[in-house]
Amino acid sequence: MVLTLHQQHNKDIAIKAENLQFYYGTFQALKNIQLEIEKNKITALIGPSGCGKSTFLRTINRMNDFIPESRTEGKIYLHNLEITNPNVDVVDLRKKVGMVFQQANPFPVSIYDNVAYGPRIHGRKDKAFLNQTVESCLRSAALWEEVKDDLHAPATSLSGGQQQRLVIARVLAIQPDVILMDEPTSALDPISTKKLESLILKLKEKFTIVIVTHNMQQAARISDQTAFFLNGEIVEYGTTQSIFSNPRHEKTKQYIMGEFG
Ligand SMILES: Nc1ncnc2c1ncn2[C@@H]1O[C@H](COP(=O)(O)OP(=O)(O)OP(=O)(O)O)[C@@H](O)[C@H]1O
Repeated sequence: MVLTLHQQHNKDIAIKAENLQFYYGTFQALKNIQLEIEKNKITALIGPSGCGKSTFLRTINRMNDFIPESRTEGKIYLHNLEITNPNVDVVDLRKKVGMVFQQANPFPVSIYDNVAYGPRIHGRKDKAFLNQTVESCLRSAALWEEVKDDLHAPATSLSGGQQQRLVIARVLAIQPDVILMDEPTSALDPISTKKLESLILKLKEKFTIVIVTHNMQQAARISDQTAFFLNGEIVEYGTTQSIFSNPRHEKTKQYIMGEFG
């Protein structure tokens, strides 16, 4: 039985997947996903390579729409909005659901222009507003102190860990509700990873975070809920504490013990 947070009516649910299926052509990558993700929590998606974690993440901001011959069935809700509905404005959706990838992908412009990019394309041009947004987002991304004297330096001159925090600042500037993170620390050294983890923990005060990770210690350290994916299905979902200390399924236990993956 899949444990969802369904029964806990007192919880504030940010994202809800209902009988979600996803196909790449004839290949079914997601099978009957039922999941409720709580607001202002960190939810970790774990599971072996190819089990559908990234595919699921990309259904939340409709990034899979770009994949030819792919098909989604079932529903996902962001709060009360059914985002799988074809009439949903995806540009608007992607303002509410920001995404951070494995490889930091700053634009090849300055630090300042990276963060100001989102507000500018949404029509904000006034300098005072942009200055204030750039500073507050860089502060929230724990990067301000390191870059405040050189905001016009190219973003690509930053270290990998700084670039990842810059990308987070860029996401924050569009004022999302949800931040999706696909293995955001897998290209980082241990010190940068630690900094990013502290940042993610702080961000949950304001945002709902869904993170794909292959690092079991990381999932255990930072997440509140964990979903274990296998072959396109969720085998087990619950509090991170229960998944790691008392998994109910043999497969979950074997996976977190490193017996396959
Ligand atoms: N664009 C695509 N076209 C066809 N099949 C795809 C495509 N992207 C992913 N798949 C397949 O869908 C399945 C799920 O892939 P997905 O990337 O979601 O897994 P994952 O759990 O995130 O893996 P990893 O941990 O290696 O990133 C895999 O079998 C993969 O080969």
